[in-house]
Amino acid sequence: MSRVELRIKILCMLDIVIKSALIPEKGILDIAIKDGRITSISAHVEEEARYVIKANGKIAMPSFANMHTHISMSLLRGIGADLTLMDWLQKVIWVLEGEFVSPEFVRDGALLGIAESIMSGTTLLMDMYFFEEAVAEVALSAGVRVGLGFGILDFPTKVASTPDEYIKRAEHFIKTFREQDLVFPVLCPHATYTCSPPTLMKVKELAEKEGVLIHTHVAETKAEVESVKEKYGKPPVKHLDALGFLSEKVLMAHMVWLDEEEKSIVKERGAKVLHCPESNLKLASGIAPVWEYIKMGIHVCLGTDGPASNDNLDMLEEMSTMVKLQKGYSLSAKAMDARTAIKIATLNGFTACGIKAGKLEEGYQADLILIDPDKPHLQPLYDPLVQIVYSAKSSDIDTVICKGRVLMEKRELKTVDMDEVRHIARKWKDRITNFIENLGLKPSV
Ligand SMILES: CSC[C@H]1O[C@@H](n2cnc3c(O)ncnc32)[C@H](O)[C@@H]1O
Ligand SMILES: [Zn+2]
Repeated sequence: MSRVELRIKILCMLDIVIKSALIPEKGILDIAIKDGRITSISAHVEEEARYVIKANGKIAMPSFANMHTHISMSLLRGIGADLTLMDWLQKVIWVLEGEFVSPEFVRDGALLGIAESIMSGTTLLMDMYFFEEAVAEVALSAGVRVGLGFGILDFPTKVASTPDEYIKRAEHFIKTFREQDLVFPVLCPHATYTCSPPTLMKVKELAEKEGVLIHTHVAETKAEVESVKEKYGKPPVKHLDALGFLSEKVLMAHMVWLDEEEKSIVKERGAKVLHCPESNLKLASGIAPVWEYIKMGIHVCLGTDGPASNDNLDMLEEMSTMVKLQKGYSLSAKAMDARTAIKIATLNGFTACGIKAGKLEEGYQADLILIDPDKPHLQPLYDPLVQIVYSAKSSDIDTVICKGRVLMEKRELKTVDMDEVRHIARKWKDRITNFIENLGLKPSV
């Protein structure tokens, strides 16, 4: 073979072939991956590949899209338990953020949170926080997709003093990260109770000018709804709609307390719901009626919320909680089946971000995981999709691939140094423990 022929052969080679994966409802098949995409799924891929993964009957499915989080809050995990949202934010979290949030905190928290996310099968995170350049840096080196937005508030923090200053930072962030491969900027006004109408409208204008998504918190607690009604004469969704804020580009986290008219408004405007059941339970906020939303045709995605209100980033667990809550809440065993739950946790998130991933089909992005079914709690394996939702644990996830890059194989992280992650967790535990002891907020160890 001449050198030219050899070069052509190498150029034409597949990047990865996954051999003998169990694809639910399709059977045992090979998956071919090139240039970040699935190029074929067939009984036997003949072409040569640079890298071969022998799946040996492991279950292949799309990776998860965690559509609402504050990833760097992993460093605050376990602090401030047993409080409702406003007490948790005002008495604990905002005090700690005021003391500790910095580019170093955000970067370190992102590394810890992204390690946990990869190990639990997530390849897309929609994040809202401060100093998001630091999250972008970690995400790019770890190889995960992130939608990132600087939180915008009306009150001053270490990051900015006025809403205009926050918006300027957010605009600069959009301009810096627009062309990045795995990172896409979004705009994040925190909520209707922390952003005035003029702030919200400036965000909306900027989002339209820059063509980016808006990601915000809406109708999380009954108390929030009452306070917004008192201030603006309308509950949060009606208030946003009256401002002309809502569109299909708006992603709204929580959406627990909506009246009937508000549900129809969300459907009409095409705004999307980011459901965070475990955080809503832990903060005693309530249960969002997402099965009803889905039946109305509202686009529902799933998120964990920050790891300090959940207290993990485990999307398998979140999915299982979501399904059981909807059945229990509606007193109907037919409410939300396992297949719909998986679609909400995977495809719906990617679609909301305009990413063609979330399905194992030719032409889709190669964002996928392999689950090891050779565990007592997954045997006998009759219906993989049902058993993924009701029986699987994130420690069963063996392999994670994002955009055709292997991020974990045989549970070994390929892009994140776990020793560094452990060191980071210890370093921040020491720093934060001193501070919370003085505040009388010591977690019960
Ligand atoms: C402005 S950056 C994000 C801001 O949101 C805070 N936060 C974390 N979890 C929640 C939640 O469930 N509802 C409202 N706000 C939340 C976080 O601590 C940051 O300050
Ligand atoms: Zn949140």
